[in-house]
Amino acid sequence: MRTAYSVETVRAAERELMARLPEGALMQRAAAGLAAACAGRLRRTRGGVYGARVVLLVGPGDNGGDALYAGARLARRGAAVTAVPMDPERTHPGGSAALRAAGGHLARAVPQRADLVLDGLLGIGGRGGLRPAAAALVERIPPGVPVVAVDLPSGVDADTGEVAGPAVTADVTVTFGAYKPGLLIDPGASRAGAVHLVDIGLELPSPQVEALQHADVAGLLPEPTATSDKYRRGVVGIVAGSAQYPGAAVLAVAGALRGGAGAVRYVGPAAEAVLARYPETLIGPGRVQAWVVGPGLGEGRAGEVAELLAGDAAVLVDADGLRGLDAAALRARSAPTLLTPHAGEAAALLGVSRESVEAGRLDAVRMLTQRYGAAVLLKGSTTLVASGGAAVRVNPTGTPWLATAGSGDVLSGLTGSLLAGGLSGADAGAVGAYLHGLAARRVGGPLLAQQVAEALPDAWQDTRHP
Ligand SMILES: NC(=O)C1=CN([C@@H]2O[C@H](COP(=O)(O)OP(=O)(O)OC[C@H]3O[C@@H](n4cnc5c(N)ncnc54)[C@H](OP(=O)(O)O)[C@@H]3O)[C@@H](O)[C@H]2O)[C@@H](O)CC1
Ligand SMILES: [K+]
Repeated sequence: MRTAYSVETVRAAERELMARLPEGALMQRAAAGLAAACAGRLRRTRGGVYGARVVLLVGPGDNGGDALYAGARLARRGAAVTAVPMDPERTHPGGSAALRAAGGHLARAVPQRADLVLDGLLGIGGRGGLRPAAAALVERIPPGVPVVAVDLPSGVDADTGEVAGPAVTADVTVTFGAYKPGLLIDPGASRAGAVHLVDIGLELPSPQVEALQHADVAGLLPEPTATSDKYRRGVVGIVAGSAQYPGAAVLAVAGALRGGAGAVRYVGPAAEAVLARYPETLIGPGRVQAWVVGPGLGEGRAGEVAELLAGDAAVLVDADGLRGLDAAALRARSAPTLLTPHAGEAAALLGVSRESVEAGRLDAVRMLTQRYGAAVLLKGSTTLVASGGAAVRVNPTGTPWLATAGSGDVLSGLTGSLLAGGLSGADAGAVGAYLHGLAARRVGGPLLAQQVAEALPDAWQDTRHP
């Protein structure tokens, strides 16, 4: 499990540790880890540190201090290091002195010839969009030169991943003590590049955000045993498709058949299309452990959604099923409920604009789970899963190719199948998104939703081999 902590949590752990250590010790740990990561990068790109031209963008706080001390370490190994302060009057004094003593120097303009740029403008102390002095330096980063962000890319909100205005786009982010949520959630995540964690000895309580990894998923997947028959493995019911959208039913069934349930039942007007493709499907009403309702339903079917929500099986509500949901009816349920909106559907459920959901995905998913009293999977460039007050799960396996017609239908079928297998709403959502992303990565390039469904069994097996 990869875990991420809010700024408040990191600051508290930092205070507690600092009280037990000599002054400056934590910054030295951070700088040592940062310099080692930069040296590793320079070794790979140009064979070594000696003679490398390294530019430091230095902000007024400790983030700048980290960059300066790391720069001093690189200068002692023969790099030509130039630091460009954002505000020459407010630059970490100890760090500047260390850099000068190691042979580095300070400049006012960003040199355009460089082998590596360190972004030490702002770390966890950054607030709101970059001020003009910081934005001007970011604009002057020479194109094509690798950028290492110190703790997090400047301009990215550490707690939420929000980006207001200009921000650094890094190749590598060297982060200290703990991952920050903004490094795992878009738009911040796509600014961070490869994230490298330096352990500085912080002791941390439970996380605010977490990301499953192969072993976690393998541990949650329902596996049949010698004694399980198809009914014990769970039956998932799919209420999807319409005369206008029969394909959604076929794709939801395609996902459901690969989610480990013992049987898939289909209820709706697209039975012929479903059977033609998947003769193993049961047709018509009957007992299930979990329902998936919504993909391709079209208009005027809210009654079917309400009826399933009034029952005692687990329910996953997706797409058209999400229209006009009754929060009170959802809150009254005792069986697991999972909502799987994309940003537009989430915006409608919250009564806000789509843009505000896209910009603040973490807040949006937390508000949805609170308002509707259900687990919520918010689809998008980084899919998030929230349930009650538990840590929000970020899916690490997505690919931009998944933004394709029908891919959400496969996801809802797959995830419903996991619900039928006995997973909680949050676990089914996180595991479903993980396998779906992994399957899409296996397919690669421009993909069809159908191919994602077909790659699911291999993705399932992949999680057993970390
Ligand atoms: N936590 C740990 O365990 C450890 C943390 N360490 C390091 O400390 C870093 C945190 O340092 P920090 O607290 O000094 O804050 P930092 O990020 O340098 O920025 C604050 C400065 O930026 C300014 N400023 C704010 N917003 C701005 C904006 N939008 N645009 C422009 N300016 C803006 C703000 O100005 P002010 O608001 O005061 O006018 C203030 O001067 C952390 O990320 C990590 O690198 C490690 O050394 C050791 C272990
Ligand atoms: K930074």
